[in-house]
Amino acid sequence: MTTSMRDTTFPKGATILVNAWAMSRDPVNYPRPDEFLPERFLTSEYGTNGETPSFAFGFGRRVCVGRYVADASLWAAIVNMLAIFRFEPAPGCDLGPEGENVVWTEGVTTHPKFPCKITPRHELTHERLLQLVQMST
Ligand code: HEM
Repeated sequence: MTTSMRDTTFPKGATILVNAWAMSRDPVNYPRPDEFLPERFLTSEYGTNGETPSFAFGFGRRVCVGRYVADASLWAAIVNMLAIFRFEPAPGCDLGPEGENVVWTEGVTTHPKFPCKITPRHELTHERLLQLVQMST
């Protein structure tokens, strides 16, 4: 008996987990997937190629309704933080030349965990700094 996707039934309340980890490491779409190469999303020094890894927001009927808000908010927050602050490992924290000493949290989503030093990029008064941070949120 052949079974197509259309014939497939799932038990009521079944949970389907998408393997976004594997999708984000598909070497066809992302050559050298384990390397931190943000320039893979750039077309020129100041332009992005417009690609958003949409699989992070789910699929089909259950796709995230907040995806455009989320994407735009994260973009605004991250570019503003990077413009205002310098982020670096705290003194004495050795992440290794390729980041091999980085400890990652475990769970459905993961993030690197290390002591971080955050300093303003420019000489700013406390008031101006707060103003800039408020403008970015
Ligand atoms: C980076 C941020 C976000 C990520 C990664 C994300 C991811 C997702 C994913 C994967 C789903 C599908 C879950 C499933 O398959 O059942 C989902 C659903 C949903 N998301 Fe988001 N989301 C984000 C932000 C937001 C925001 C900001 C809002 C609201 C403003 C939002 C509202 C929703 C709602 C209401 C659903 C349920 C849609 C439905 O089942 O009809 N999400 N999200």
